[in-house]
Amino acid sequence: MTPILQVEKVSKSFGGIVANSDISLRVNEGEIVGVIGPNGSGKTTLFNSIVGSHPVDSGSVRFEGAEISRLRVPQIARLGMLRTFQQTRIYGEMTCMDNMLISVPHRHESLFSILAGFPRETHDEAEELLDFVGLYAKRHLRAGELSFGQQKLLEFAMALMNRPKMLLLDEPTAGINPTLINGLLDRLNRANKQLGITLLVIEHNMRVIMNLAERIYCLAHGQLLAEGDPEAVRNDQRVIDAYLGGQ
Ligand SMILES: Nc1ncnc2c1ncn2[C@@H]1O[C@H](COP(=O)(O)OP(=O)(O)OP(=O)(O)O)[C@@H](O)[C@H]1O
Repeated sequence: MTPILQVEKVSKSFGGIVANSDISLRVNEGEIVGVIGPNGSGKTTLFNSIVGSHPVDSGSVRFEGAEISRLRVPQIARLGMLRTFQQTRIYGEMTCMDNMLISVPHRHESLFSILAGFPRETHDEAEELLDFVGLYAKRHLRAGELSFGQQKLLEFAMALMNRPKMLLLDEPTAGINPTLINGLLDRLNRANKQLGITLLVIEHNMRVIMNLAERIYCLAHGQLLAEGDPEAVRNDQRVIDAYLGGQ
């Protein structure tokens, strides 16, 4: 198994708050790995450290073997790793298609190429990916008119426009109704199996993460508490205690 992401002893504090302390994890190419933990356990901070939203205090982050802990978000995105957010980041006044087209800035860097408009292949790719997430029929609607769950699917499709090798998804199913959750899970699995995208997923919905992930890391109080397959993590007494203690 070839590692695509290796996090070693990463720490990050905000003032006196230790959000991450000596966290190590590894994701292999083609895997779907989950990150769970009670509120405030440091999951989002870890994602931000991995994708370059803020510098880490110490430790190493390697993507495809290369050290990336000193790179920032756009550089890491160009290498093929990006994240989505708990709250969707779409432009509600723009159509779904336009949201898709503007989500690949690094592929159209020159002013000339922007003025010349987006190439036909980018339009085609946007339509294909909207079809992939089941939003093709809504491609000319304003994104703000979509339901929250559909907006999450749009955001997922927008991330796919960057042709990532790896995606970090922060609570992809939060706020989505159960019917759409199944649709989203199906898309995540297909992105993994058909498009070959490695996934690291923060998720509070235990049913979802236990079904989706091959391996799960559990954080508590900024530290790595447990790691293993879903069955092992679900039955780990430390994990059970962390959740009960956090309620
Ligand atoms: N920018 C920041 N400034 C100050 N403190 C922060 C900042 N970001 C996170 N924290 C603190 O770091 C700790 C970990 O927060 P983080 O958001 O990473 O946890 P989480 O596991 O993602 O939580 P949740 O499940 O509620 O989203 C918390 O105590 C939080 O208040």
